[in-house]
Amino acid sequence: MSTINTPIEQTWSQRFTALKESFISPHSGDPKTNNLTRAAHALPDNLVDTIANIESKSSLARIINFVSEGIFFVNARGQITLINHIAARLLGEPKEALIGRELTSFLTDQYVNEYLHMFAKIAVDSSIQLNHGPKEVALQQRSGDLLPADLSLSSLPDVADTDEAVIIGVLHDLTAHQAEYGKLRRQARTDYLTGIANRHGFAESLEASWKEGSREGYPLSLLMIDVDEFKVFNDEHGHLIGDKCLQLIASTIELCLPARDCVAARFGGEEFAVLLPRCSAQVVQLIAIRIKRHIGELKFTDLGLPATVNVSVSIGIASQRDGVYKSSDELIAAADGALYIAKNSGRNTISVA
Ligand SMILES: Nc1nc2c(ncn2[C@@H]2O[C@H](COP(=O)(O)OP(=O)(O)OP(=O)(O)O)[C@@H](O)[C@H]2O)c(=O)[nH]1
Repeated sequence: MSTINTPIEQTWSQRFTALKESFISPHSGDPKTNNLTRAAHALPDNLVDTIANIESKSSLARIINFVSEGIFFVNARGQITLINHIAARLLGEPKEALIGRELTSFLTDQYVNEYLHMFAKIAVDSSIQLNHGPKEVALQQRSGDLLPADLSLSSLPDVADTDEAVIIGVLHDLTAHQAEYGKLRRQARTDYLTGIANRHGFAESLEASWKEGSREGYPLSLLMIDVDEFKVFNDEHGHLIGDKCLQLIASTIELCLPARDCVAARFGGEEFAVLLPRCSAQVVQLIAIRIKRHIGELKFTDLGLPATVNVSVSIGIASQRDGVYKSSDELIAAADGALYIAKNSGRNTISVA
């Protein structure tokens, strides 16, 4: 053996000696172990560090494979030095293929610069203590799939026998979380009874259309639709049949919409709202006439009611043109005012603001 000089080399040497001792155990009759023993004796001195490094890495690799999150190590250049099978699965390639690869090559463009900058700083100054994230990122897999994940990176300053920074990374798959979030978001925008947008969903769509319409200068119209004498309908046929009636009215309104960017919503109780972007005032009136007619023609015989039972609606229309309304709230108020006039004109009628 050559002379051991530095504390780091002593550490490697001690580990290697312990490794050798375990190979030379007199109790071992295992031919595989004896082969290892012979191999250990035959190793040249300059491989001591390499072997110790491999040995310590392989125990670490075993440990991180027990962890149920994606775990990996990167050096100061952001290259992967060790990775568990969960992180490898999230990056979409076998573990072996990932060693030496740059973490940033798995990030989508919007995140690359931030992480490149971070690694560049650490490469210059290894005393920097990194404690970054968890941050939501999109992982770009080789298959082209994008995977949402939380990524955390933290420096491990004193645990490794090296001057170079060692950074541990944790990846947490957000796919299920995002699917659940999307479902909750849809639920929050949807009316439970009718399945069309609720008031919250309508407000979001109206705000988006208002901004876009103001920017691009296209017309934007609103219909406020209220079922006439619905209290009487409920009183005569019961609340459950009333619910079914509201469902039929909602689907009838939806069927009358001319384009995908039109939105029908239940504004509250027996009141509905319709958002009609890019439609001329003439088209909007034709749509209102069609909605009123189709609702008036609804039959409830499937619900056990006589064919003579029907419902009617009153409709108020307001359209944004030449900047006459200063906000979407003013547009709603105008459509509401027109609806009020329609009601006061005897119901089953349409009024334009
Ligand atoms: N079945 C059912 N009824 C509802 C629901 N929401 C509101 N209503 C009923 O809708 C009725 C609304 O009554 P009013 O506000 O007096 O209006 P209206 O009877 O339709 O009379 P006008 O609007 O003046 O024509 C009430 O009886 C409410 O109970 C619902 O989700 N299901």
